[in-house]
Amino acid sequence: MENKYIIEIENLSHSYSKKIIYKDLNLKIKKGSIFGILGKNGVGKSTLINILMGYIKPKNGLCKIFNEPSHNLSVKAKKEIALLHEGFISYDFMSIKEYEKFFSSFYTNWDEKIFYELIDLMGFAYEQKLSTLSFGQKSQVVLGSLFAQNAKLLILDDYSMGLDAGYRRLFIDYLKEYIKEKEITVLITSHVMEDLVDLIDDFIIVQKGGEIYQNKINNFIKEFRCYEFNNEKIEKRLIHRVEEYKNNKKLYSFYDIKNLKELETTFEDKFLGFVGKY
Ligand SMILES: Nc1ncnc2c1ncn2[C@@H]1O[C@H](COP(=O)(O)OP(=O)(O)OP(=O)(O)O)[C@@H](O)[C@H]1O
Repeated sequence: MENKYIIEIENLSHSYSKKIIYKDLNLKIKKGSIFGILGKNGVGKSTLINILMGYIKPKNGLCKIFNEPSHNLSVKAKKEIALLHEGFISYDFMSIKEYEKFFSSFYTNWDEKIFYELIDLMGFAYEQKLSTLSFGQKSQVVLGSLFAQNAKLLILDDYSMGLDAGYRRLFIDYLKEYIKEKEITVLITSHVMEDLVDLIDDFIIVQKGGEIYQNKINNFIKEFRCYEFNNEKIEKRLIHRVEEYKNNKKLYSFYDIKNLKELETTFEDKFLGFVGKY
């Protein structure tokens, strides 16, 4: 029977010397899903991607992509993964055209139309050297090359780095259309919550010390509420977090608390209410 999961993580534990990053994480990501890995700076999102790609050996546990162990992915499997890594290497000495040609040679399903579609949207000349592009513009060229790979798994680790609001929007809009047309699974990390709201289906929030929260985004938005709080007597088990700022208190909870006034919140408010701002 065909495996419906593209990524399987079993009993994963990892730490850097005494700092625990993951403890006994079990996670399965379904084919076709758009999955978010969320969390504050430094909790371990990139570490998880590095483990999945086989770049870091975890202290314990097993990760599989396309049914193959991460630490031993076949060339065929690697070709089906398009990875945007934080701090990608750019090929400054190449022109856009040379860059496209160079990368096309590695990927069997490469579609140059897709690459140039994005380049055209940005209005770059194909002969322009990457060294003459700004960091954000270079990021767009790299993102174009990821789409052109026509991979089965797209991993985007902090795609928004260096992109201004317009380029970010362009990228997210393009990604949404791309996903609709392809049979692709996407694993995405981002600090821009607004981009994720109508993009991802399921997500995890990674917290310090390896605590993991997992839910469907729609359920989280429905279930996790924010209330005005004036020290009313509330059962402890109903409280997720109380936040105080200049004598204003907010209470976050997964429960419907009738005697408190619910406040309107965005996904970002809820995320911050869940993890805490600082
Ligand atoms: N090779 C390493 N040796 C020691 N500590 C490391 C190493 N790599 C990462 N860390 C630490 O592990 C933690 C997780 O790092 P990681 O880069 O995975 O976080 P992240 O969630 O991706 O952060 P960000 O959102 O800032 O990109 C950080 O505290 C980092 O300093």
